[in-house]
Amino acid sequence: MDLVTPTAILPLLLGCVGLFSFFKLRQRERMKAYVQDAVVVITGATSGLGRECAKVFYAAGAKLVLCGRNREALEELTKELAASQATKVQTHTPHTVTFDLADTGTVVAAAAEILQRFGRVDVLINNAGVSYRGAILDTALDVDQRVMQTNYFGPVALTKALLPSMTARRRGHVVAISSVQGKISVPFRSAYAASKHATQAFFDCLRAEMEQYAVKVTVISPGYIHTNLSINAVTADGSRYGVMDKTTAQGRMPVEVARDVLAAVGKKKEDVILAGLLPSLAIYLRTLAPGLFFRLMASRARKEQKPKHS
Ligand SMILES: NC(=O)C1=CN([C@@H]2O[C@H](COP(=O)(O)OP(=O)(O)OC[C@H]3O[C@@H](n4cnc5c(N)ncnc54)[C@H](OP(=O)(O)O)[C@@H]3O)[C@@H](O)[C@H]2O)C=CC1
Ligand SMILES: CCCCCCCCCCCCCCCC(=O)OCC(=O)COP(=O)(O)O
Repeated sequence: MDLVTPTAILPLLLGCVGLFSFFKLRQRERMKAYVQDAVVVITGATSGLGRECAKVFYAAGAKLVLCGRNREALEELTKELAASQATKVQTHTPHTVTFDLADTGTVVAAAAEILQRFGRVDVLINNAGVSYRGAILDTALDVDQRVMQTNYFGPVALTKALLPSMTARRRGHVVAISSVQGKISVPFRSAYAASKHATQAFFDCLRAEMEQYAVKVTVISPGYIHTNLSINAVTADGSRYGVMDKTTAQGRMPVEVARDVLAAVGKKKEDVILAGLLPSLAIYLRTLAPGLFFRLMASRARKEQKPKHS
């Protein structure tokens, strides 16, 4: 005897589709409500991914605090946002704050200024960062320290300064923009990969410790994005690299990545890898067959190594 007759399948199928659409719609509404009127702090808003995050969160109705080192660039972005009319929701004029992540004193002062003005931070997006190119043998220790200060200690200082206000409210969301290089290390990126591994570790601990305070933590690990990251990278002697690498130029458009960041925040995701097949496979390879991964990286290093160290 047939348990499900063909005539029964159609309503069943329609019911499933309807239920799926209903849950999708409800999720979208919840995501919208989560960001709308939320105080969202974005570091590194003057360029690349941070700038695009500013645009998508602005269009989603967030009360933005745009952070950067360059006041003019922040003001220009504020004007650009005000001129854009690409949204149906109520938008808010962003507030700008300038500080250098390498200067802990200014980071802490900025956090105090933000809390004084808004009384709260709903979402902190630790996006600002600097990359590095160089061989460990050539690199001055102060270059390693500079990269760690900007990519790790700066975001840690800002997060710590804002955290008590989140735990007191039992509400808040901290986002760390890490990198695929927070999961795997590739040659000639020692300082950068180390800073991103440290970021992953710190924010994983934070997630566990914050669960009891209902404060969410999201770590996002993108692959290559078409931004100024390689141009702005610091080299072994501390100078600016100044080159748009092919890998960066061929990376994803920052606006697409920014949309993924918004979705990850809205869905309160814990750990997100935004990368293509090869980097994703490389992450699994590092865990499942580390010896093979290390040999691949050593071969890559040999091929890229400058002759003076051969
Ligand atoms: N592009 C890529 O391929 C990838 C990028 N990422 C990550 O995305 C994030 C954004 O980088 P991206 O947009 O690509 O690069 P950009 O170089 O375009 O932007 C970096 C931003 O960080 C800011 N910044 C750098 N140093 C400091 C500092 N000391 N104090 C305050 N702000 C600072 C810059 O400000 P200023 O204008 O003042 O220099 C700028 O706004 C970084 O954390 C990066 O590691 C992750 C994976 C891939
Ligand atoms: C089972 C088969 C597995 C095959 C694995 C092959 C290994 C291939 C290695 C791939 C390495 C990917 C590195 C990706 C690095 C990346 O996406 O970094 C993002 C950044 O942060 C970019 O910063 P950068 O300054 O380096 O441009």
